[in-house]
Amino acid sequence: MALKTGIVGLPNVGKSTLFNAVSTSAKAQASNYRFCTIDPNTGLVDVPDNRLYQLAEIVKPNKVVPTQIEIVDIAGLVKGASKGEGLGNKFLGNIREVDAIIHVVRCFEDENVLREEGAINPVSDKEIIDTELQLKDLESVEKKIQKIAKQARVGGDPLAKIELDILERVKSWLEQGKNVRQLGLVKEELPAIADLFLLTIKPTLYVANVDEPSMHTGNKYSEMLQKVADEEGAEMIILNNSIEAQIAELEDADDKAMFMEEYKMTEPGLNRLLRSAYKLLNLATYFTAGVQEVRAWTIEKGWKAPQAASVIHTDFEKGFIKAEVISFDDRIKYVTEAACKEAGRLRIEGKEYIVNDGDVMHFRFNV
Ligand SMILES: Nc1ncnc2c1ncn2[C@@H]1O[C@H](COP(=O)(O)OP(=O)(O)OP(=O)(O)O)[C@@H](O)[C@H]1O
Ligand SMILES: [Mg+2]
Repeated sequence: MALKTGIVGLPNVGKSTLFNAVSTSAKAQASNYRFCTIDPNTGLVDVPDNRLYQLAEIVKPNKVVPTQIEIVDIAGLVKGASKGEGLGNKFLGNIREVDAIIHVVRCFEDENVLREEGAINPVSDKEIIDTELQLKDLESVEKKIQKIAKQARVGGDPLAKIELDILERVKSWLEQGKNVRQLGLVKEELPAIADLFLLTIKPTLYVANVDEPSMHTGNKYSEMLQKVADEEGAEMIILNNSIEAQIAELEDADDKAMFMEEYKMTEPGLNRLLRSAYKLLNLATYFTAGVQEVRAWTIEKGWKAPQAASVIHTDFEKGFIKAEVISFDDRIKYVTEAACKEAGRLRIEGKEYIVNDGDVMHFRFNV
């Protein structure tokens, strides 16, 4: 199942423009992306990865299959969303379902694009959204505290007490206007809040949507946003969503290349976005490379070989015996699998092997 990222932000900041850029680009240039619309606001898009095409060049398979992530265009949130303002509950519900957030922030001036929040200010814009998400999280946490507090009292349940402590910490953190992802909860503490599906714990990537003159350099607004992103340890990328959408609309590859040259772009900014989203989700890619197909598969960093095999088929995990592994660099360097083997570059790994990003894998299994 593809991992899901949601595009979040205030109204009219360029979220749908970005979503359309991704989806149109995908439709227009089949060789580069595929995009499949699930509903008007959701789609699956390929993760651009040159390694896949490098592998295809030497293997010459019938089919090349990139790995994909799901992107959701969520409607704009307004102040008061956590209290149901502007269909807030519905949209916050949409955010609850995603694995990661792409937060688009307006960093362009344009009198023609309506704005209700006064002068352009990416920092306060971001804060409005953060606050709504935090308030919603606070509501969830407080509800659980009420429930647990009773358990901790009545039965004197020591586990409930530990959970209560964690929840109280999360609560006071949120009350300080901070996002739970910055609290630095350790793995053992996470089960206490896992059932709450908190919004502000989700990894977040900021998109500074700038005007055309600033698309390579950024501007004073994106600098303001960068500063707060840095404070959070979050990543921010500079994009001009309009230009991205225009590139996407060009169907002819030469037109596209010319347009990008005019704007001194070496690749669509969307590639950067998708790569960053992938990184944000803490994902890694391994490849399978046969004459039938060369394919990229998504796993989480740190997964062991049997779990990695399960994304191909659950039987692969159950019946896992061993994996033949060649690193991407070796696979390219020695060109054929036989040559890799001869050079001692084909490793046989067992159940405990932690798959590396770029590994070219062949699983042996029993069914
Ligand atoms: N970088 C940019 N420079 C100038 N105009 C832009 C830029 N990005 C988007 N726009 C324009 O801003 C307007 C709003 O964009 P869009 O519809 O994508 O916003 P949205 O965030 O999806 O809004 P909503 O929350 O209402 O769905 C559009 O007219 C779009 O063309
Ligand atoms: Mg929109």
